[in-house]
Amino acid sequence: MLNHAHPAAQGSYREVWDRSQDDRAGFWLEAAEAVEWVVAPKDAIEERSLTEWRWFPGGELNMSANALDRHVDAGRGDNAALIYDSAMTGTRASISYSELRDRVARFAGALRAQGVEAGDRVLIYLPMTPEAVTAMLACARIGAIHSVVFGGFAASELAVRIQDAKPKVIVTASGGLEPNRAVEYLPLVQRAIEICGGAAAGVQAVIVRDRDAVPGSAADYASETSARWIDWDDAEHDVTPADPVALPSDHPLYILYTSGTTGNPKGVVRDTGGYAVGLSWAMRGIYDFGPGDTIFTASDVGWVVGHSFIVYGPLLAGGTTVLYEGKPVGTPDAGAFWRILSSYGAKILSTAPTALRAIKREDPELRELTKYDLSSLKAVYLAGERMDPETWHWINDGLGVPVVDHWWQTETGWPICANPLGIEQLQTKAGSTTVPMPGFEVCIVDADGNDITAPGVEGNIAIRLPLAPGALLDIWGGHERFISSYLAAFPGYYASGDAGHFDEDGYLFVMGRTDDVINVAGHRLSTGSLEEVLTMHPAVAECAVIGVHDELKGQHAAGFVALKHGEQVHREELAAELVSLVREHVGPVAAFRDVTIVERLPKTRSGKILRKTIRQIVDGEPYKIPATIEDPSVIDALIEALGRTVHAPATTQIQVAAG
Ligand SMILES: CCC(=O)SCCNC(=O)CCNC(=O)[C@H](O)C(C)(C)COP(=O)(O)OP(=O)(O)OC[C@H]1O[C@@H](n2cnc3c(N)ncnc32)[C@H](O)[C@@H]1OP(=O)(O)O
Repeated sequence: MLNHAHPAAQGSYREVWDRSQDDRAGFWLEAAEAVEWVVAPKDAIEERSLTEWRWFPGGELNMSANALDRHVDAGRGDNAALIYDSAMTGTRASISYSELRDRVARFAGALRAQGVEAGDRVLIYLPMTPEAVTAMLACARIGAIHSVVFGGFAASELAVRIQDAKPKVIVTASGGLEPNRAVEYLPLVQRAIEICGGAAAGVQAVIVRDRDAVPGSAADYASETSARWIDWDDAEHDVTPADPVALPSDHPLYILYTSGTTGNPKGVVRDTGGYAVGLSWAMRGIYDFGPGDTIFTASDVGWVVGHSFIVYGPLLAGGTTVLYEGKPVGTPDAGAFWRILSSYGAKILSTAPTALRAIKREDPELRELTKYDLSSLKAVYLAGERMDPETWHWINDGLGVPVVDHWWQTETGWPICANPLGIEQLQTKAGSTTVPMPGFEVCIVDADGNDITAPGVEGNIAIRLPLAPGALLDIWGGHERFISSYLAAFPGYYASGDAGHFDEDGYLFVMGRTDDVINVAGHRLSTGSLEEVLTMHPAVAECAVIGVHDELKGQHAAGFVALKHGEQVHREELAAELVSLVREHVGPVAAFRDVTIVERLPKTRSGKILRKTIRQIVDGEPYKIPATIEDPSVIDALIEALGRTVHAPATTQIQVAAG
């Protein structure tokens, strides 16, 4: 018997799926009943063209009211909305729905006092503290569009996002805490504003939460003229708490940047109504989650997993969400996740495979697990990267609860394929993300966009348009970019960028990317951006960055550099300088370490670098040298050079002048 009835999640998976296909509008209008509307929508979807659609036209709602006020009004104000657990500072706090609503209303008032209005952008650059959730929901309350930036990015990545989103206000903190070091955010914010041209960046105010554990405060930047730097408490002083405003269903709730193959990251635009409905359905249909339940999503609010399953999803559903500042291992040990699950009686753990591999490496026998009572845990959900079957078996056997590997993307906002435990538990197959969820008609298409879906047939994974409610509607600042990035390759479909196949039971197996995007520890990175950084080094003539297999992180980036004619370098020094450049321009999260100096890069006669061949060689896979290769001897030289690859230590010490 399932805990949480939902209008559009009744019956078997097959029945629910068929209903969503046979009567799409009826299905989603019924699902929309789980959301509180100021003006209820009469229609489910308005299809303006093949590339443009809007969910719930005419509907009006407020996300913060749905996530907070609704539950307070229903008498659940004393229930815990947010549990904050910091392994870094030892802080543990439980914040009720009433308290969180009051904090959000107050901070929304503070944003208003700084001139923020509906439609204005607010950039949030905060560590994993309750202020991040407060700031996101405060924006939603007044219709400001938030853009959360992950703390592991460098100032230049922050600058790119400021340039694109043009925020009126930045909300930040003195810094974040990583094992053995404090990451000071304020110099990064100041540098990012400078890169954007100071006052020309258009940032009017920087609101700073002063954390005792990290040096720096707004007062240190009092002489800055490009923006007002204000302490969080001062910003809230004497403000009028803001009530939620009614917003059209397609009002952008947030922009979230994600790496593409080339150029700047793409700002995925999420709507309000479609997302509220899609996520509410997912919380019930996939996670079987509702009031009284607790979820621990071990991710970061800077990623879509954090947006959907730390913040919006659990709160829309009226449950309790755990915000954890710490790592799976080392803070202090490999029992950190089990401690949290047991302390707060969590029903669900949601995390990335890398986190489990880190625990497995430290504690393969799961000895730490025996110290905790995990009787409330009902399921584990994995996303962010491919789950290797060995780790899946290890955790599945170790925990004795269903471990659901589900597939989705920043763009889709919620799972495309999953085992929908809230409807029925389907048989699990290691290596598969199970079956498509309502709204996502997944197909396999060939290079020309022909539907070749059939058991065992490998190809590009595409989703028939329109996408489910809550999936992206646009790229910030450019509908053309939305079309060229996602819709042009296979007309009538969204190109996921992943490749894979279905089996005879309709289970999807996602096998890897079809482009130059790599996934390092669940972080999506563009090899093109890393190459841009390596070529900034004055000694580097050209380079290739590829994603190679990594036992822990799934993949890591390996750099192959050819030097300018006559350059004499010390291999270790060059590697250290390149690592330093990547940390400075992309951030530590790129985890870039491996540098191989080559005489020349293997290329086709038309000049295309043979990245796939390089990757196969590095990963020890069988490879075939393409007939179009310019000079086959380059391959032998590359193999020889691999014996001299430098695995540089992470360092921030060495400064290199960019050439
Ligand atoms: C389904 C849709 C999606 O795909 S959304 C994206 C889902 N992805 C995720 O949730 C990410 C999952 N990964 C993780 O949470 C982490 O990688 C885990 C597994 C916890 C491991 O963390 P960690 O040990 O720090 O390794 P890492 O590779 O992430 O970090 C590399 C270097 O970056 C640093 N870093 C990390 N986070 C921050 C941060 N917030 N602020 C500043 N720095 C950060 C780390 O300290 C590490 O630095 P260093 O190289 O050791 O000096």
